[in-house]
Amino acid sequence: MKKVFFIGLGLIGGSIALSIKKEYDDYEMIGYDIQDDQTKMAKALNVIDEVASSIKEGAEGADFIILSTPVEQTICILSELGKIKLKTNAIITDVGSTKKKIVEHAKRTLPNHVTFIGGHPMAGSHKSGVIAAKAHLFENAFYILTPNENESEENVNQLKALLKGTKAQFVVMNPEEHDYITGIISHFPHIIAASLVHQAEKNEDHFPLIKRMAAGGFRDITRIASGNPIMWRDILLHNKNIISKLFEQWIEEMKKLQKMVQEENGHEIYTYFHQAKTYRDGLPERQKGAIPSFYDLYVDVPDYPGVISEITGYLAKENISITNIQIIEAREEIYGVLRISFQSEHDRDQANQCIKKYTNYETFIQ
Ligand SMILES: NC(=O)c1ccc[n+]([C@@H]2O[C@H](COP(=O)([O-])OP(=O)(O)OC[C@H]3O[C@@H](n4cnc5c(N)ncnc54)[C@H](O)[C@@H]3O)[C@@H](O)[C@H]2O)c1
Ligand SMILES: O=C(O)C(=O)C[C@]1(C(=O)O)C=C[C@@H](O)C=C1
Repeated sequence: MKKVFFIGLGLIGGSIALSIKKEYDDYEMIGYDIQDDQTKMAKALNVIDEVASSIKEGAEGADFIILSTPVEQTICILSELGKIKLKTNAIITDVGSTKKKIVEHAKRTLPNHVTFIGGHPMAGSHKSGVIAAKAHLFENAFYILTPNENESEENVNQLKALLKGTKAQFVVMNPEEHDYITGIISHFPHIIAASLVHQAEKNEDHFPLIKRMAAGGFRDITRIASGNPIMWRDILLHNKNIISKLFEQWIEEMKKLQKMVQEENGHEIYTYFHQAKTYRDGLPERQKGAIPSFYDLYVDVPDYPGVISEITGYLAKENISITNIQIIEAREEIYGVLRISFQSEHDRDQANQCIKKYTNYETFIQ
């Protein structure tokens, strides 16, 4: 029986554990977390089979070790693993959002009789903790692997086989390329999201209604500002050099935009937004790829208690399952808009017909 040891039982570690358990019900899943409540919750939710009282206890004899902690903690844990008697040919991986520093540290600290392959599932959430973990979190997402250049294909394939239950698409790249790409599409956007929230907060004294009036656009672009501050602190510190370059690019971009607006250059402003729309609309949102493929239906509902259970009741009646439901525009005194997400276009279309059948609520497909 294969023994898999998870260090860090949060959103990502828990989701990977659930996907492995779904694929291999005979694997022994051991977990360790510095937060006892996370460990207890992981055991209670059957995310893991057994709890290790220490990293040493869990790591000795493990065939696979998955580090699912904030990236600076991953560095510390690699140092600790380097001092432990690990099973020959054990495969160790991490899930960190940065790769270069982690891969380099693993090379320096781990013994030659084990294999380290950097990993990074390119999906997640602004939520944290094992309570938010889902087995299908990574479905259709890219899962980046950064094996050393001389790593055997057999070891890479063994890790891919272990992670098969994630249903992600594996992509092998070098750590430097990974850190640049993720710097652009993940790390820097998180900086912008947080800065927009700070901008709103700074202006609240003059405009107290700011918080209540924050609607779909602001909420959408700042969702990721609700991410885990420890995680994002570590990511920025690990990817400092690339993020510093992106800051320079961003400052130049903002100066260019500021000039357009100050000069009231309508043509350039229009072109700027038009080109952005074209690029954004071209993202592979509906196929397999970086953004999990889910399908949204928007329902304009009256804002009264029980309207959500009314809608979900109709969908349940017709056995239509949903993956997520959110109120995205709670407009004062008038109506709210439900955004209901589905795993497939078929489910969404079925739901659309169902809601039209039982209600007169207006529905929209974006
Ligand atoms: N959240 C995302 O969307 C996302 C996506 C892909 C990758 N990641 C990466 O995954 C990693 C984990 O992120 P998460 O979202 O699961 O965070 P999380 O906060 O949900 O879980 C992290 C867990 O690690 C535990 N932990 C911290 N230090 C530890 C230590 N020294 N020993 C044992 N456990 C320790 C914490 O108690 C926590 O339970 C991070 O490196 C992050 O960059 C996150
Ligand atoms: O979906 C989110 O909220 C995320 O922030 C996930 C997200 C990202 O898209 O930036 C965050 C960090 C990861 O390393 C990978 C994915």
